[in-house]
Amino acid sequence: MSRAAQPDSGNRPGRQSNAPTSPPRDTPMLRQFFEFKEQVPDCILFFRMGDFYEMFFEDAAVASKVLSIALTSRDKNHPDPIPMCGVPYRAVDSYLAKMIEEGYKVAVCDQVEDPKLAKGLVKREITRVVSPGMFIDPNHLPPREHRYLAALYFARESLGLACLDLASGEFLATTLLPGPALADELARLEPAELVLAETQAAHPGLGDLGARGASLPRSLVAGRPPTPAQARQSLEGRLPEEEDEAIDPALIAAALAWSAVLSTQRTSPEHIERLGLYQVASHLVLDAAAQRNLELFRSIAGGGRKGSLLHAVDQTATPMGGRLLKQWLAFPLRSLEAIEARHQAVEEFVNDPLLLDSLRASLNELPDLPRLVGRASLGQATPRDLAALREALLALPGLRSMLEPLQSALVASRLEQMSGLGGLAQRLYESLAPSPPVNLAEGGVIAAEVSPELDELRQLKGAGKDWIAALQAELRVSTGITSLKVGFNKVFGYYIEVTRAHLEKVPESFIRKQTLANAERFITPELKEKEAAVLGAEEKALELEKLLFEELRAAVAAEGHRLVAAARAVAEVDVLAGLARLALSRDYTRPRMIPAGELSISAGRHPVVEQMLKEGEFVPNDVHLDDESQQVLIITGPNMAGKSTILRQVALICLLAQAGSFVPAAQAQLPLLDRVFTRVGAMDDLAGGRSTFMVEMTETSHILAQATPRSLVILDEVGRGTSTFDGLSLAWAVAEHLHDLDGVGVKTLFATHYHELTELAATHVRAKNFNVAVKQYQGSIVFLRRLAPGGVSRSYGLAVARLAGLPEPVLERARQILERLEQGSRQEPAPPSPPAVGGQLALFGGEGHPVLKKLAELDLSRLTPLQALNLLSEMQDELG
Ligand SMILES: Nc1ncnc2c1ncn2[C@@H]1O[C@H](COP(=O)(O)OP(=O)(O)OP(=O)(O)O)[C@@H](O)[C@H]1O
Repeated sequence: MSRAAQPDSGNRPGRQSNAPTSPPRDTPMLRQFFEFKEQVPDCILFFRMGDFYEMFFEDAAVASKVLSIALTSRDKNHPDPIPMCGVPYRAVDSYLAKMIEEGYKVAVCDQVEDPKLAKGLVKREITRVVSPGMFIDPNHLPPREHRYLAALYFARESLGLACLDLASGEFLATTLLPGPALADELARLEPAELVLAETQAAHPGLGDLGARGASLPRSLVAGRPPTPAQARQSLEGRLPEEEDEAIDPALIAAALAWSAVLSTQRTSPEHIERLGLYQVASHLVLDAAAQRNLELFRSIAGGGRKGSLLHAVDQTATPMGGRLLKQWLAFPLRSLEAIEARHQAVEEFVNDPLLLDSLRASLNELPDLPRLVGRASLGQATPRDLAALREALLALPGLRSMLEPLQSALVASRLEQMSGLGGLAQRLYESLAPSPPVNLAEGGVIAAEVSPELDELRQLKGAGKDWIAALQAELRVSTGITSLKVGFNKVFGYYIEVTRAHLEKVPESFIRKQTLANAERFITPELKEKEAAVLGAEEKALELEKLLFEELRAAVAAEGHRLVAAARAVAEVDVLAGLARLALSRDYTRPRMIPAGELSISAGRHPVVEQMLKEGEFVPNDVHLDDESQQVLIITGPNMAGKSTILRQVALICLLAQAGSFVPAAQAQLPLLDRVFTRVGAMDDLAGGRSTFMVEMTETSHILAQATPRSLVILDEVGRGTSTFDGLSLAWAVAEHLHDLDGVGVKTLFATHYHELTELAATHVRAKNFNVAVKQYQGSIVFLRRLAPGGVSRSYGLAVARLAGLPEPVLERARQILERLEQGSRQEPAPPSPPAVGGQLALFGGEGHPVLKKLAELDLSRLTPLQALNLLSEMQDELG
C-alpha cells in the first residue's frame, strides 16, 4: 500500500496524516470513519453519507479551503464540535478534479449496500483513490497531454526513472546517470506525481530533481525497493522483450510505479502496455532550459500552449495523435534510418493530398481510443464509452484499406497492429444498444436478442406499462369521470387521481391512499399487482443489464493490450498525416538528413513567428554552418532586428526534422545532432533563488561541460546579465571555448550586442561575423530582417528606443550620456588619444573638431587610394 511521503511537510497534499490519533467521540459512524482514514492516512477522505460526501476534522479544513465550500461542524452543541464540510455526490468528479489540481490525494469511500436494507451501520468501502498522477476523469484531463505518474529508484551508480500514464496505458522507463539528466527527463515528461520507495524518501539523489521535480507531490511505496528479481516478477507480462542487467534500475522504478497503481486501483489495469525501455542517448537531448527557451510546449510569455512550437505544428486529428506528436517533439530521434522512415511516410501523404484528406476525415471521427480502453479496463467506462469504442473498431478496417496501398514501411508495419479486433467489434455491435445512455442505471444499454431472459423481462415490463396506460381510458368510461388520471410517483407507485368534484362517483373497489388539496388518490389491488410486475421486471432487467454490460466491459479489458497497440498505431498514422497536412498548408519541405557535416538552410523560417505574422511578412533567411570555416557565427544587429528569431529557427528546424517532420525552409541539409543547447534571453528564477546572471552562468557552464562537436549551441546575449566589461569578457571566452572545443569546435550561433565580439572572427578561423541588417532612414531605423555577412559597429539602441516611443527629452539626455560613456570607455583601455577626438557618436554625427567635420564630408566613392592617404596625412598634421 502506498503511503504518504512526509519528507518536507507543509500543507501540500498527500503529505500529512491529518486525523487525530484517537476518536474524540465514540460513535459507530466515527469509528468506521477512523478505520478507513487509517488505511489511507495520506489521503483526504471523501466519506459518503446519503447524498453527500462529507469530510471531517483536518480533511474538512483543507477541503473547504481548496474547494471554496463552507466549513461547518457536526454536533454543534458539543464543547468540541467536529469540523466538517461536504459536497453533493452527483458533482463529486469536479470537486475531485479541483483537489487533484491542487496536488492532493483523495480516497473515495462509498456506501456499498442499500441504506434502506442495511442493518445498523451502512457498509462502506474505499472504491477509488485518485491522486495527481493517477487521475483518469475524461472531463477534467487535458486531451492532448499525457498524465504521468513517475517513479524513481536510486541505485549505487545510476538511477531508474519510470513513467506510467494510467489513463492511456503508456509505460516507459529508463536508466540515467546521476546529475542533471534527471531534471531534464522530468522536464520533458512533465509527470504529475512522484513515487519512491519508503527507504529512499530522503535519498540525497533527490537533490537532482530540478525545479519541476522538486515541487511534485510524492507518494511512498512501503518498505525497501524491490530487488531486480522481485521487480521482474511483479512486472510479469509487461516486461520488455529485450533486456539486460544495465536496465535493472529502470525495471525497479517501473515496479514501484506499478505497485503504486495496483495499491490504489481496485482492478488490475489490463490496458497498461508492455514496458517501453528507452535510452536518453538514442534521442536528441533537450534539457530543461532548451525546452523552455525554445518554447517547445509552452510559451514563455503566457505559459500556455499557444505560442509554442507544439501549438504551431499540431495538425493531428485525434487526441491520441496530439499526445504522440508532443512525445515525438520531446524525443527527437538520432537514428538516420528511423528519421528517414518518418519523412518518407510524410512525403507519401504529401504526394497524395486526396488520400490525405479522406484519411484525416476518418481520423476526425475517432474517439480517444487509449483512454476509452483505459476506462474500460479500470471498470469506469460508461455504456456510451463502449459505444464510441465500437464505432472506432468498426471504422478500423476502412482506415486500413486506405493505408494499404502506401509504400511506407513505417505505415505498413502499423497496419498489422490495427487488425485482429474484428471479433470484439462484432461482439460490441451485437450486444450494445445502438445508442445507449451514458448512465447504466437508465437501462436500455444492452441490445435486443442478446439475452432471452432480458427480452422477456422487457416484454413483461412493456406489457404492464401498456396495461396501465390503457387503464386510464377504461376507467374514465366505466366511472364516467372524464378528468380521472393514472399517475406515478416514487413514494406511492401507480395511483388513480380523482378531483374533489367527482368523489361521489368513485367506485367502492378503489382504496384511498392520499388526500391532496383538490383531489384524492386511490389504488386498486389489480393496479398494484401490475405495478409489482412492472417494477419487478424493471429492476430485474436493470440488474441483468448491469451484469451483461460488465461482461462486455471485461471483454474489452481482456483485449486491453491489443487495443492499446492498435490505438498507438492509429495515433502514429495520425501524427504522420498531421505532419503532411502541416507541410502542405505551410509549405514545409523534406530536409536532407546527413550523419554529420554541413548544415545548410535556404530560406528558413521560424515556425511560430511566421504564423503570428500576416502571410508574406516573414522574411526567410539562409544559414550555413560547417566544420571548416563557418562553425561559430557571431550575429550582431540592433535590438528587435530578429537575431533571436534566426537563432531559434535554426534550432527548431533541426529539431522538427529529427522528430520526423518536414521543415519551414525552401531547402535544408541537416546533420544529425546529439543535443541542442540554448541560452536565450535573460530570465530571473527568483522562485529558485537565483539571480538573472546566476541562471545565465549556470546554463552556460552546463553547455560548456556537455556540448560535443555533434551539438548545436544557441547563445543569445550571454553576459548581458552583468557589467559590460565582465559580460563582454565572459561572452568572448565562451565563444572561444566553443570554437576550440576538442580541436573541432561546436556549431554555434552567438547573438550579441557586444559588437566588440566581431573582432573574434579576425583571429579564429572557424568564426564568422553576420549581422541582421537594418537601414537608417530619416533618423529612424527600418528592419530588413536579413542575415548578411559582416559585423555591425554600433548598436542602434537609442533608435530602437525611439521606435518604442520613449519621450524625446529622455532620448536626448540618453544621447549625451552615451557620448560621455563611450568617450570614457575608449580612453581607458586604448592608448591615450588626442583629447579632440570625440566619441563614436561625434564621429557619426560629423560634429565637434574641424578634422572630424572634414572627415564626415568626404565623398569616399570619389577618392583614389592615393588621395585618401594624402588627406589622412593632412589631417594628422592638423591635429598636431
Ligand atoms: N525574419 C523575420 N521576418 C519578419 N519579422 C521578423 C523576423 N524576425 C523577427 N521578426 C520580428 O521581430 C521581432 C523581434 O525579433 P527578435 O526578438 O528576434 O529580435 P532580436 O534582434 O533578438 O532583439 P533583442 O536584441 O531585443 O532581443 C519578432 O518578434 C518578430 O515579430
